[in-house]
Amino acid sequence: MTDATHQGVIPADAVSLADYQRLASKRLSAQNLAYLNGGAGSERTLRANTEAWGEASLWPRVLRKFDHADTRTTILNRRLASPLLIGPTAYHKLFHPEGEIATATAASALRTPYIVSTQASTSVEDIANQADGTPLWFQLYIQHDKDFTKQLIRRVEQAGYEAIVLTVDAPVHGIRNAEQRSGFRLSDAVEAVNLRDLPAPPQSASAFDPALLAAIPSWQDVAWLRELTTLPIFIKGILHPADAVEAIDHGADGLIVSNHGGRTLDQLPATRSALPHIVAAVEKKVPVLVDGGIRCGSDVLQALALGADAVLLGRPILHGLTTAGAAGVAHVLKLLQHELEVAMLLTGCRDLSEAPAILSHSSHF
Ligand SMILES: Cc1cc2nc3c(=O)[nH]c(=O)nc-3n(C[C@H](O)[C@H](O)[C@H](O)COP(=O)(O)O)c2cc1C
Ligand SMILES: CC(C)CC(=O)C(=O)O
Repeated sequence: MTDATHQGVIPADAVSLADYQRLASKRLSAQNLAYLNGGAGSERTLRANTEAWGEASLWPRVLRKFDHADTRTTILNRRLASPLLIGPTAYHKLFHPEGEIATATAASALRTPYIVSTQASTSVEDIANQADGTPLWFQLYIQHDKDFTKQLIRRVEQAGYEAIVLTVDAPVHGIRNAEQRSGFRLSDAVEAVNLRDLPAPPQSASAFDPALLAAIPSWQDVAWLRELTTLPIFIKGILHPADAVEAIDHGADGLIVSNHGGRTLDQLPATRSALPHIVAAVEKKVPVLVDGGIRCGSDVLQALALGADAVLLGRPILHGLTTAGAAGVAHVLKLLQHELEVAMLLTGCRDLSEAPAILSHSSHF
């Protein structure tokens, strides 16, 4: 459970995503905060994610005629008013008593697609009931028991989820020193309820027992999943261009460039650095999404300028949830949407197709 009262009131000094991070850190225990904000090792990749977006300059065009900044994007024929998605994060009840229900309420209020984690602390059906027709995608960690995984897919299909996001970058838990130092352990009151009936994994003395290693997902499992469902499949956790090509060859309908928010292996590239290589390798065959360190509207605009079709938000959603429940999540999304529109107006981008120009200037310059 959370460590503070949650009034659902937006604090007057919450005017940016950084404010929500600050406010959330006042409300959580040291353990839950380390789980939320922490990264792998000494957190070089975690820092690089945010810093890399800040390194580029945006080259503005002025005096353009605008009627509005058009933030619409299309992903697999689904028209979205904005390129913002709620990324998958586990255990929302650690951060607010209403957990994923509060997140789904905010998603629904703003019609923002929400990618629900396998490790959600609320059932996929209850989340779908709350989402009220807002696009829900299901993030899948393939489980060691394939029949169980199949039943989970059937449940989300039945509940109306529109896509599967297969996370492939965390076959083992990263070594998160901040989390270890804090002594984080999952509270007994918070559970991955959608995995409740999962049979116990093979017993082993070591995490690297061959039986466990054999259960780690591979390209064969991607092929298995492709056969299992007709829902679109996004592969999350692609950093290498060769894997991007292989994913498309295996039937992926979309890719998510991600280093898991710097939570797996320290020294992975910042996603801002990986994104252009993936975009080049994909040759517009499938949509490319990106996450990691996106904290303001100009970060979003820059990701779109580099060829992403949309971005996912991880920690900022949980900062909003911790601070003010559904209202906090909705406010985080609104702030970012407003910042994106201001960044577009101030760089002369009338719609997102004009974004690439902000990263280059003419040879006459
Ligand atoms: C507390 C927390 C839990 C997460 N849980 C999941 C998860 O269950 N599945 C998953 O694919 N990614 C998970 N992630 C990774 C996010 O989906 C995302 O890749 C990352 O947080 C993006 O970076 P950002 O937090 O800088 O926006 C988690 C991240 C955090 C911070
Ligand atoms: C329960 C974890 C596997 C969720 C996760 O992906 C994370 O904490 O980064």
